[in-house]
Amino acid sequence: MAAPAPALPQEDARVAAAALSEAGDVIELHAADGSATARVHRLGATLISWATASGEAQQQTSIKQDSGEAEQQTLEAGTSGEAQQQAFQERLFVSPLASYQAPKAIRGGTPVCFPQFGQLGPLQAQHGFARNRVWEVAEAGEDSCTLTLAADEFTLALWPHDFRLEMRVSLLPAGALHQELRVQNLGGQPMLFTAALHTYFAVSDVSDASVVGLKGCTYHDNLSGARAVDRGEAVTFPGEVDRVYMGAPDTLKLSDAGRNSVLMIHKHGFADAVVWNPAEGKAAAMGDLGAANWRGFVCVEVAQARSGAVPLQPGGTWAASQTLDLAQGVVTAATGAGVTLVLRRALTGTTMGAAALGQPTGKESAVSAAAATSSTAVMAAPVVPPAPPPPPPQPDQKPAHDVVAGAMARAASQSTIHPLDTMKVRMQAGGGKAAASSSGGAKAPSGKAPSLPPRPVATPLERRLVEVRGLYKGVVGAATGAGIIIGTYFAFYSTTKRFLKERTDMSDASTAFTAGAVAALGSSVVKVPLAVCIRSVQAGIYRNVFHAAQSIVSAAGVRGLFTGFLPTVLEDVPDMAVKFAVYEMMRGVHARLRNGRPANVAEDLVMGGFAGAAAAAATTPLDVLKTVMMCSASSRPTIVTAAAGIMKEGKGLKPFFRGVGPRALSNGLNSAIFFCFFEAIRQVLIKKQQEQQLLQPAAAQQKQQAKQQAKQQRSFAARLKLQQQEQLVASRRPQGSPAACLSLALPAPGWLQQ
Ligand SMILES: O=P(O)(O)OC[C@H]1O[C@@H](O)[C@H](O)[C@@H](O)[C@@H]1O
Repeated sequence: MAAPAPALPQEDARVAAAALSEAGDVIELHAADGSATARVHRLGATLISWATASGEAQQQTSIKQDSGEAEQQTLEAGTSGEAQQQAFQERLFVSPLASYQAPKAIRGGTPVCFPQFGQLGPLQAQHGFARNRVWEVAEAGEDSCTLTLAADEFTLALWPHDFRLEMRVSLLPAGALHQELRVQNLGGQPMLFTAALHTYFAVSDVSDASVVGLKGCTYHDNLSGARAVDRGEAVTFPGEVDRVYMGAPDTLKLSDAGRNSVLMIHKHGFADAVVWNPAEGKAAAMGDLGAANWRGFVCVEVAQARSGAVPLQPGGTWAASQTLDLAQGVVTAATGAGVTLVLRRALTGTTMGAAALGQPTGKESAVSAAAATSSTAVMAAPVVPPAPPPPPPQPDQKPAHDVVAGAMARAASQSTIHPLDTMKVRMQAGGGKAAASSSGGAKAPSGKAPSLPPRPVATPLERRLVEVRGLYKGVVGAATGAGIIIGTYFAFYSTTKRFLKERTDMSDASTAFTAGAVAALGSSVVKVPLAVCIRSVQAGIYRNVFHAAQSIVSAAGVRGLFTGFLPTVLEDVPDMAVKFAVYEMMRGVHARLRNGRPANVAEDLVMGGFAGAAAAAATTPLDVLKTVMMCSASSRPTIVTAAAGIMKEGKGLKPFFRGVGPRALSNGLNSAIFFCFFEAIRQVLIKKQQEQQLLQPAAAQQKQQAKQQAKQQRSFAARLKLQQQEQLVASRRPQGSPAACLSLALPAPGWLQQ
């Protein structure tokens, strides 16, 4: 019994456009283990879709093999079409404006460039003609197909060679994909060609994408015409990029910080790699791309281009291929009596009970097997088996990321909302001053008048300026303090969260709630003394935080700095627990609704703002108590005396909600801005970490390959020279078409000499 075919993703314009094309033009493939789907269009043998099962929904897929029969069960995602659809993520980009009608090539997917790449050949047509021709379907199976293109009148008029091209596309286990291009020379003449698989990879945003593995490699810059050695750790896309890397390593990584994914590109037999994105200007000028779509892709093309054309003897075959593979999850295979269990673990997913992490994976062997098929190439460069994928980048691996991102984000958000915060503190401290007068009220040590008497002001404008400046009073101390406090908070939060994730089966929201509470408790040891000083400065009692600390300690001892510890803890524990639980819960809902797409700035603002405002409103009474206590720290009031003081006002519970408006607004804003900064900074740090992780294996591999490539290039040059001599001899003989004789008798063109 064949594995049930998962539904293909339907969201793309490409599907609608492809459906409009002639019936039978699109071949659909389904991986036997349900891990991927693909579509191949006959126009240019272009792979127009490769969608892989995404982590969380596909966390457990068991493939039961029983006497040759395969039965697939998706345990977590359910079996509804909708769930299946959502579980797949498209990896290729096809422009919504793409045409699917020959002779136009499809703008996207993986068109085949042959018999020349770019202008590296005798043809006028950029990238040759293979991408503009409709190929024949030689074989179409469940998870693989073969398309062919043969010379005909049209091609012979452009290029006087009898050839046969074969493109085989296969879906491998664990979502990997293999594409092999085979070229046969059926004519009596040697032929020279350049070629490429021009893959458009879908990325969340081009600014989040980087190609790793090309450091130290020489490239030809198509924009300037110059050659240079790439010294960068990764190729990024700040603007237009168009480079041909000669003798590129056989494994490259395309990292997408937005999707949190790393795609492995293993090439076999292709010497070069091309990296291209047109940026807005050029994209706008391309009718089938348009100004709006260039951010959604990055082209990484495996190519035989500037390293030298391939010389192919009559009767000879050349083959080269690429294997695309995701390094996003950990795939572990355990083989037992007729049962293969594949456990896929998403980046942030929970640990699967039976997963024996670190064992050889089915995925590796599948990739190696695919690579091995390429070694049948007659004149292909030696095949280097792809390196096993590096361990997946773990965003939670470094709590330091959260600490740094949290501290920076909080400092930024605190400075933004500081004036509102000052207003709130003044409302609460002012009201409480009268009320709490029995316990000292808001005053300086020893009941002295505030040390900063208001300066007399002359004009209304000056008065207004002084007021505004007053609202920013203590902003530097507050921002720094807030940064330190939240940094400490995140040190506790991340460590607790990681501990809970590793040791328990708690849901994300419960984990966030518990970790939030533990972190609030732990960080209050740093937070309370800082808050005592900062709030007193905001209330106008002291000049700055140092002055506050010194005065409070000399008046009430170190314990004075811990005034309000209890209400702080009482307030913060529920506040932080609620805030983080609400935030994580909203992110979970967002991820489900948006099919895993990362939240944009506006969505982060809304989610962060809502979480902050809800938590703030619920905990305002404790905040009122805390402010009253902290602003009379020198007389060391207790929570009871502070509450009694407020009750003495005779207004019932109303004073306990003093400042609820500015507080909800200020905390909501603070939280919104904070989570925005936090997510952005964390993404940058994770991206850096991913690049670091990826570079380690790449560097070692690159060294080993450098030798091989030098050797390969020398042999290419020798073969090319021999080929040119043979062609010269052949051109003197009156055979072949007149065009062929003429072209071979002319001096070798520039592209051939490179
Ligand atoms: O527009 P075309 O012919 O599909 O080419 C797209 C790009 O393809 C890349 O391979 C080339 O390096 C670029 O120079 C070129 O612009």
